[in-house]
Amino acid sequence: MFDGLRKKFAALFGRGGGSEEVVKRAEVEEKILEILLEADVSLETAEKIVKRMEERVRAMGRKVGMNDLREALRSVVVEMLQGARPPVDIMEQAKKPYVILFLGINGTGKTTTIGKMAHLIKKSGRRVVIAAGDTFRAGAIEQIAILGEQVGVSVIKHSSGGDPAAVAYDAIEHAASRGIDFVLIDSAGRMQTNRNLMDEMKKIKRVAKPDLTLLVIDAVVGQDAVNQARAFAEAVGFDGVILTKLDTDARGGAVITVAEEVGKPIYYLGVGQGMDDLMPFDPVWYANRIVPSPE
Ligand SMILES: Nc1nc2c(ncn2[C@@H]2O[C@H](COP(=O)(O)OP(=O)(O)OP(=O)(O)O)[C@@H](O)[C@H]2O)c(=O)[nH]1
Repeated sequence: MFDGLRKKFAALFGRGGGSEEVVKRAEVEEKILEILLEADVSLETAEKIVKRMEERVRAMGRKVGMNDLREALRSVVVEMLQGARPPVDIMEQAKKPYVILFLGINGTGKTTTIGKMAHLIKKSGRRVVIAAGDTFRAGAIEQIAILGEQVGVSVIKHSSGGDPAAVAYDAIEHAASRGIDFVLIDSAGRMQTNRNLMDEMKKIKRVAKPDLTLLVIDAVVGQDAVNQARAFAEAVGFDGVILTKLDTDARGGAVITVAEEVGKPIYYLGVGQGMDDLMPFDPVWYANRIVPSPE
């Protein structure tokens, strides 16, 4: 995971011996900038990282070695990502049912992520129901029904082509009447440019009045994540992001780009196709992963 960044930073900062040597700071910073850009971090964000690093090492008031630079980079990345920490712990919500709507363009992993979330909620000892709100794509209802079965969670569904807002409404009623803690609403993947589908989304939101709306973004798209987020923010609005497919994101910069440029919290990271492959967003874990300590 994040191999692009991880390997290059590991090579730059060396392995053990010699890393305390005084180095030409500007050269290392130039190289860091280059590595970040290759990982698909935007120029603006990459420059910001390097500038903050520079401020940090200057404040040390002495000549710096590779270890200092590595620690400065790591702490700047953590600091930058702290701003994207979720303000609420989804698992600790007292409101019943707590309704979460999932949005995103086609194939980002919404349906799979809902299966993973349902699994996580169930493992935490709380009850959850899924609304099969993707009535648009052939096979989507069946896909979510299979995932529901796999994780042992009920799925409320209508027939294909039905009104997704009605499915969401039924699922919320179902949960309310049975004291179920969470409702997870799937939705049809839509290109951010498709006005009709975006309008339909607004209707689901109006009817379901979700407590949290999460945009599911595929990390592999890199900087296009920012465009997708902007379009969804304008058309429908959302509260936070789930970044998926980090296990296949060779470049590794999407986490930084989304944290810095989307301006919404990142709730979870999808790290595989299995139902356990969802992890809470953790800036320290990510920074340690991309800027490894010498072996
Ligand atoms: N490697 C990997 N694959 C993932 C991850 N999340 C989802 N996928 C895969 O991505 C593909 C698309 O996932 P879906 O859940 O069907 O995507 P969707 O957003 O519901 O798709 P639409 O209904 O077309 O909008 C599937 O093959 C998933 O197994 C992840 O974190 N890692």
